[in-house]
Amino acid sequence: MGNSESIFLRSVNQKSLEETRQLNKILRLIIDSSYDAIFVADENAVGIIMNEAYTRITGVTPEELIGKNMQELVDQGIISESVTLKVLKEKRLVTIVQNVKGTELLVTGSPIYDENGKITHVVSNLRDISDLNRLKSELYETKVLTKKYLDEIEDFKQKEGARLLLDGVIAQSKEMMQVLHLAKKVSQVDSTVLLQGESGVGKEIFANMIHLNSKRSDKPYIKVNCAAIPEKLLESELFGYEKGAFTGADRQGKPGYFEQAEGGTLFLDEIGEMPLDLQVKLLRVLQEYEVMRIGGTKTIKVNVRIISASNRNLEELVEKGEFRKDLFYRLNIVPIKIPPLRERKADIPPLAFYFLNKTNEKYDMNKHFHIDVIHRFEAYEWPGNIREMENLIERLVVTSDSEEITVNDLPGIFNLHSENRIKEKTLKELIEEVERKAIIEAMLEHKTTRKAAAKLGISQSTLVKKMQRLKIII
Ligand SMILES: Nc1ncnc2c1ncn2[C@@H]1O[C@H](COP(=O)(O)OP(=O)(O)OP(=O)(O)O)[C@@H](O)[C@H]1O
Repeated sequence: MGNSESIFLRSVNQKSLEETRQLNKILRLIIDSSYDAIFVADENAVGIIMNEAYTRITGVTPEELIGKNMQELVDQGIISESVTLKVLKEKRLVTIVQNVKGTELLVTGSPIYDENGKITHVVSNLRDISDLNRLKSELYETKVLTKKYLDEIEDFKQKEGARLLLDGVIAQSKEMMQVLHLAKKVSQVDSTVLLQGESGVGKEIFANMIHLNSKRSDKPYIKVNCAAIPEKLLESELFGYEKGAFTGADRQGKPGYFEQAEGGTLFLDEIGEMPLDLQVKLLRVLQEYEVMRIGGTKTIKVNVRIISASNRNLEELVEKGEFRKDLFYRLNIVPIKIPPLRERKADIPPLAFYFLNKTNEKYDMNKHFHIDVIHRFEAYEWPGNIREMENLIERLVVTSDSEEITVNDLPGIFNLHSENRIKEKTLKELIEEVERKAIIEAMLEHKTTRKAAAKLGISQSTLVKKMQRLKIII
């Protein structure tokens, strides 16, 4: 009987031991699976438990912490101050911002009491706030820029007529702020302006802005696309003709664009396409501000402000002899270069959301982007610039099957691995492009700068600096 009783007792003890072991294991798993760092010290401020997240976030190993008194760690400079010591001293829950090996952490220490009200342990919960701080400073920077941008745009919209045309001009990057600023300045004077930039960057929008904000805004604004009008016709369209000047001519004769724009602005788009012999005639007009209609005998004085634009590099055309140097200098009194979209990445998200809203409204839809789509947009080169983005977004909104537009809806060229025009780039551009792609991929996969930096084999601060330089916001 006694024997069977002791067997019974032993089995009960073994069972509770097994249960305790299981419970311990589960507790350990719970602590280790926490995304935030957890650290437990005893009543003497000696470290007894820490989880994996603690090492991941701070780089401090169990050897450095377990069995060590927190005062020792403060003295060694491993931690800036100890929440455990504060909790033990103040006998209450304490939250501090702690610096552990250079990482800023938000730490909350909670006391655990025994039945006599004595503290037996302090449990600390640590959260990495360097990302939060980076986001905060980026948000601040963006807010400042947005305010500046809004002010500039508001200034531009002062005139009633401008309001309609300029609603929906998106500019958030520093690069575009500078262009806006320059455009605003030149709109106040009559100087001849040459807008240069790749196709679809917004040259026409800037020409509109300059006219609408000038003293000439209530006078005619004539736009001429030099590439779209046949060579022969271009001359008569620009300078006009007298009656009977050529067969097919209007019987009454016709004033040209220069005369029609009297008092206002003439916008000569795609000026690089103008034939050389017409360039000579244009130069003559610009020297004297006098035109002579085709078939005419007398000159007519004109008061016109000239804005021209080209998506071809006019300096190169001059070197190749395809564009007259003297005309180039005449037109290039105030040069405004509009950077391509890939050089002002900060404009990509606001432009994308602007076009999304615009298309949703147009088709009475309610599509939205998965955030990765925006990241892919930021990594893409946009050879067709804003026009390409506008067209793509309209296509995506109209053709995507579900409410959410995802990376799977994007054309293959948006694949982060696609090679883009290697031959056309400098080594610096190529390196930056590879860096950008690697960083975006690492950030998309690992979510935090700490993990992404580890994956990329660089320090977190180097990664953050690179992200700032490359204007990557994830
Ligand atoms: N900052 C902007 N905000 C919103 N839309 C823009 C912006 N810049 C350009 N767009 C839009 O992108 C398209 C192309 O712009 P625009 O025609 O001004 O470019 P461009 O440089 O004159 O092109 P091209 O050289 O081919 O004539 C237009 O539909 C325009 O409304």
